[in-house]
Amino acid sequence: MRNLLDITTNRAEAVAEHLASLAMQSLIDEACLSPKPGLVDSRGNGAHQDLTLSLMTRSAHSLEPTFYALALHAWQRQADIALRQQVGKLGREGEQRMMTATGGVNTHRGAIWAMGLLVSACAMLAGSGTADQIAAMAARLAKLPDVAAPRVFSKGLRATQRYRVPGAREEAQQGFPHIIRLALPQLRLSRQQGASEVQARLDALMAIMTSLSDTCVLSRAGLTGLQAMQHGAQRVLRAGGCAQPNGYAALMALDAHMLTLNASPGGAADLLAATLFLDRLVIPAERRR
Ligand SMILES: CC(C)(COP(=O)(O)OP(=O)(O)OC[C@H]1O[C@@H](n2cnc3c(N)ncnc32)[C@H](O[C@H]2O[C@H](COP(=O)(O)OP(=O)(O)OP(=O)(O)O)[C@@H](O)[C@H]2O)[C@@H]1O)[C@@H](O)C(=O)NCCC(=O)NCCS
Ligand SMILES: Nc1ncnc2[nH]cnc12
Repeated sequence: MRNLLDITTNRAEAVAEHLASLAMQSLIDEACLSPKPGLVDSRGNGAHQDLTLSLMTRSAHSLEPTFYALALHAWQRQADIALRQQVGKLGREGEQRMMTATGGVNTHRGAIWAMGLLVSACAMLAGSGTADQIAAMAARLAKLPDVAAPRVFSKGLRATQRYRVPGAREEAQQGFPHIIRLALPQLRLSRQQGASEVQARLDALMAIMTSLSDTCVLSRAGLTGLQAMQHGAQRVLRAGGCAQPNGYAALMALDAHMLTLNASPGGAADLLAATLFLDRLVIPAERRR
């Protein structure tokens, strides 16, 4: 007869496998979703010179073991400094895996951060919990200090200081407001209003882009680029979203504008992938079209 420890271990492993697979698939779905303004999608490389869809897909596959390890280590743990350090270490190892898989190209640094925290939070809650509870748990983890983290003056840090805006760190510490308050509600509203799954996902991306201070856009195109992104996305949603002819025309106009500015909302793309992950956790496949 199997003992309780075996049963618990098996359950932790099964849930970790499930979470890692969902996280990887969500990264792939985000990368393939088209047409996305300025971003890599199934049409091409967007504003990027060094990124391709096959590189994004390879990167997503390389990260599945990282998400699995994060879920297993975080299983039914409390948010404390020891777990924060472990998650930080596994996240940095994930960044190394990504770099090895892509030959040194940064494809998913922000996604490892957001998705890694959400996968960990979900495992801390033993694979249950609503999207709000998972995001709140991820925020608790993100607020804890990681003393082992190397001091890096990253592009993101430079942009947040220069423009005095929140970046990826703050988005997580605040409980992912762009996912919980904007993207998930928009995804569900667009589905309810009859949009196709692709159109609903594009609308969710627009909802994020209406207000995110995306440090990728700021680094590449400054405040002009950020305003173009936010106002363009607002125009798409104001026109009724991507399912409406005027909304779709506004999306294509935004794509053209982002390309002329060399702007790419990589942070918004990461948050869309995390939105799809949370959506999948709480909505079974048969209820999605
Ligand atoms: C906390 C960290 C995320 C580090 O953050 P920081 O801001 O200091 O560092 P960056 O290296 O700039 O990474 C931030 C990435 O987060 C995405 N992002 C941007 N804005 C936001 C936002 N407002 N909210 C949420 N997420 C945001 C974005 O990632 C995507 O863009 C990347 C590609 O763009 P870019 O950096 O410009 O690419 P480059 O190739 O360098 O330049 P170009 O040539 O293209 O111009 C791509 O990775 C997308 O994913 C930002 O880049 C975190 O990384 C950290 O501290 N990690 C340590 C490990 C840890 O503790 N992990 C725990 C969880 S596993
Ligand atoms: N589709 C995409 N294109 C460019 N950068 C990204 N970062 C995350 N997803 C991305």
